[in-house]
Amino acid sequence: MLEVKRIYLSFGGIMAIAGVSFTVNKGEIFSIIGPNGAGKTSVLNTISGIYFPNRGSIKFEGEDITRISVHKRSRLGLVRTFQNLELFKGMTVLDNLMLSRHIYIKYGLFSSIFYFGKALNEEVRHREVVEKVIDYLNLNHVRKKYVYELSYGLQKRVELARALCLEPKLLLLDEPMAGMNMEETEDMARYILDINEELNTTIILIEHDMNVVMDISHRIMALDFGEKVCEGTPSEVINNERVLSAYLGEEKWL
Ligand SMILES: Nc1ncnc2c1ncn2[C@@H]1O[C@H](COP(=O)(O)OP(=O)(O)OP(=O)(O)O)[C@@H](O)[C@H]1O
Repeated sequence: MLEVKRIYLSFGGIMAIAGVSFTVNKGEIFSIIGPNGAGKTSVLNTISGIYFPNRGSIKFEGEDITRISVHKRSRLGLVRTFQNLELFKGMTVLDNLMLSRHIYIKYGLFSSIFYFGKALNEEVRHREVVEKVIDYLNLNHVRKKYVYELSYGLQKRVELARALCLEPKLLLLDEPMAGMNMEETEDMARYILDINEELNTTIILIEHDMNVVMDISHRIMALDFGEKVCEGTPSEVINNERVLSAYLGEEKWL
């Protein structure tokens, strides 16, 4: 589904990604691990289109997407969540989700002003999708609440809902459990598994909670200093010498 070939990305003198290649298969939960500053978010940012790599290529379902916009990638079904929530906190949950659908609105200004025909049908469809997502992620009790009123764990779930409303084929999750307590973490892990298994959504996950990563990933890639250290099943990666020594050493991967 995704083919990343020898990508490089630098910021001034800092090489954030140094020749990383990997593929993600349809239906997988593929996790990226590594210490702080290893380049995980940078890799996610090149896949979602926030940054274009200096060199290398990225293909999604066979199509070269290396230099196309975030907006176009979303339309292809490639959607991400953010480590620091990208929600409008002064708006309700429902309004945030409806707004996230705006990229799918294809009708023009004229028809939207007069609000008939195609525009009306599309609005109905947006509403249907949003309602399904609200049900799926059990957000009904907070649909009319302002985002700032919600606990951090619930805000993270709304962020996940925002991404789901774009009906992703490939969902990129940037630290979905960050800042959560144990119960919230378990809930989020369950939702991620359900989205993967029931909605057939392929997932790329960045997460610092190694228990979760080991539990739910089909394959894992480990990065350090912008380079790939290893890639494989959870047991292959956890038994890799370089990963192991990093764990036993400074615990910097935890
Ligand atoms: N916008 C930027 N401007 C300058 N340097 C950046 C930028 N984004 C990332 N970097 C640098 O690139 C390197 C990789 O950062 P990145 O955020 O991708 O790592 P990470 O593995 O996601 O780290 P963390 O686990 O802390 O989120 C770091 O040295 C970081 O300081």
